[in-house]
Amino acid sequence: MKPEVLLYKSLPDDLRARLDDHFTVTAINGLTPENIAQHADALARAEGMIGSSSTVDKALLEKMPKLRAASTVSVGYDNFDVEALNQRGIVLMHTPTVLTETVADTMMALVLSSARRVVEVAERVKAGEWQRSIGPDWFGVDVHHKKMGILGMGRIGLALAQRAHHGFGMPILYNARKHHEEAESRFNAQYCDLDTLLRESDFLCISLPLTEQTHHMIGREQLAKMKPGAILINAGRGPVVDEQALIAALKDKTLHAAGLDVFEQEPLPVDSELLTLPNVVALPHIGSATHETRYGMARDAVDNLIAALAGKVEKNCVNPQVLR
Ligand SMILES: NC(=O)C1=CN([C@@H]2O[C@H](COP(=O)(O)OP(=O)(O)OC[C@H]3O[C@@H](n4cnc5c(N)ncnc54)[C@H](OP(=O)(O)O)[C@@H]3O)[C@@H](O)[C@H]2O)C=CC1
Ligand SMILES: O=CC(=O)O
Repeated sequence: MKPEVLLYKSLPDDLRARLDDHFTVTAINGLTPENIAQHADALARAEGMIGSSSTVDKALLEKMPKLRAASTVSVGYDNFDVEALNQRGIVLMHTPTVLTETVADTMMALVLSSARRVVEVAERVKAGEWQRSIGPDWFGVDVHHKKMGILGMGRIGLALAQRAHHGFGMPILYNARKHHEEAESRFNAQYCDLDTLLRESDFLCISLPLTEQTHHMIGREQLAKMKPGAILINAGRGPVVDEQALIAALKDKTLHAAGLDVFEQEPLPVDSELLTLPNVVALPHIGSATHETRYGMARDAVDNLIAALAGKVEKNCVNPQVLR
């Protein structure tokens, strides 16, 4: 008998067929309070689950007594209660690496569009405001050769450093929990403490995961320490930055601009004050959202679940200690 699996995200047809070859699949439209109740039997039978974004907490796990493996179509896993998974010996799989370069491209797009005001001036052209040669009120600020500060020098931070160093001649500063020899040798990146990073960076680029330690790591006090004229880019997770403090810093021009792919609440509420600020570029969490990369993530997530339920995990495991 094939193991039962709960699928709560749509997959490309070929990947869905691959999943069906290995498992008896119950597909549901996201994990919401309504369909959790509606599909209680499928949850109770599931040995595996695959999807993204939804919260997987203790309460949900209690409804899934047979669960052995969870596979998320993302690298971030802050929506999972990993401790609860560990206690039950449930393997958590994710999709690092396949999306790294695409997310770094998105971060560079945010750097360029917020510095050069790409979205704002393009909208002015569409509104018919380009009536004569433009003046300084349309100008942006340079990106090349400015100092890039990277907060979180992991896979994505490293790929961003490569673009900034080789493509734009930017000196790189960074902060992480440990030194990263590869960033230092390949991109001449300089490790520094958070205060130095804040004080010296022209662009503060955040590629941190959301954890208890990183929640609101950038708040009012940290924003006040930033270099005058600096631009903040966040593509890690929204709650790493205190959004109310960010709005205040953008309004009083402590910060020159912000480029944001992630928010404290997603989707960003339409009445968010961020959307009223001309110096904000707001994207709908598109870090990895290209056809190629989203396909690769879904493929890896399917393969991860197949490996996990077969007891053949070799990579992409968040909590390998439960395998021992
Ligand atoms: N916007 C989007 O669409 C996407 C967003 N993301 C987000 O980006 C995050 C990073 O991804 P990725 O680069 O692959 O992950 P990695 O695990 O490779 O890198 C994370 C980095 O954050 C650092 N870090 C973690 N905690 C702290 C802390 N308390 N203080 C300082 N540094 C810390 C790590 O430090 P150290 O190296 O010292 O351990 C590491 O350098 C994901 O977790 C996800 O939240 C990812 C993909 C797409
Ligand atoms: O935010 C996206 C991810 O893969 O994590």
